[in-house]
Amino acid sequence: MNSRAETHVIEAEPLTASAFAPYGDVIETAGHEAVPMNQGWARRYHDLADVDVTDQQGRVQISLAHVQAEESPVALRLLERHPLGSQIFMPLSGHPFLVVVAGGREAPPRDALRAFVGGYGQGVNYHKGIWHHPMIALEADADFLIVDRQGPGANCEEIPIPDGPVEIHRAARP
Ligand SMILES: NC(=O)N[C@@H](O)C(=O)O
Ligand code: NI
Repeated sequence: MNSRAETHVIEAEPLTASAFAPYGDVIETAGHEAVPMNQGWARRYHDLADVDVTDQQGRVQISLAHVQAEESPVALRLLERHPLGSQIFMPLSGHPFLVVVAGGREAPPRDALRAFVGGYGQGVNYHKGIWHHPMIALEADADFLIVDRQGPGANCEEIPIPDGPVEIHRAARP
């Protein structure tokens, strides 16, 4: 009798706006019209993410995080969500990163988890209440800009990985 649940393996998918739409926004220039600014010396890509942080007198907070790199396959540790606000992770380096998410209000079954590999120039905005794994840097330690909520109330719920161990595999790059 195998008393330990088998490891559930998830293949990471490329991060695209359409695939990630049920969980949040992808911050990137692809697919967006640029508008000229600064007398034509720059181009601006407007309004790329829904920053939703004002519930219960919340306000936006800007942070930086240094995240240690992890090797694939990545063993997941926990899930968390922020019921009072959205959360942006925008890499400040060019290295890939891994986001793991699940929809739904209750603790998701582990086969509802999805993993996405973000590339150069991409970031993510988790919508309010979306289950996610803490940010995972791939290939090299990386710095991220974080835009999320500061304010009263409990805004971080954590749960163990449901139903047993989960590993994220990153397909070999083409
Ligand atoms: N706690 C924190 O700032 N980060 C987490 O919420 C995370 O999603 O990595
Ligand atoms: Ni978070």
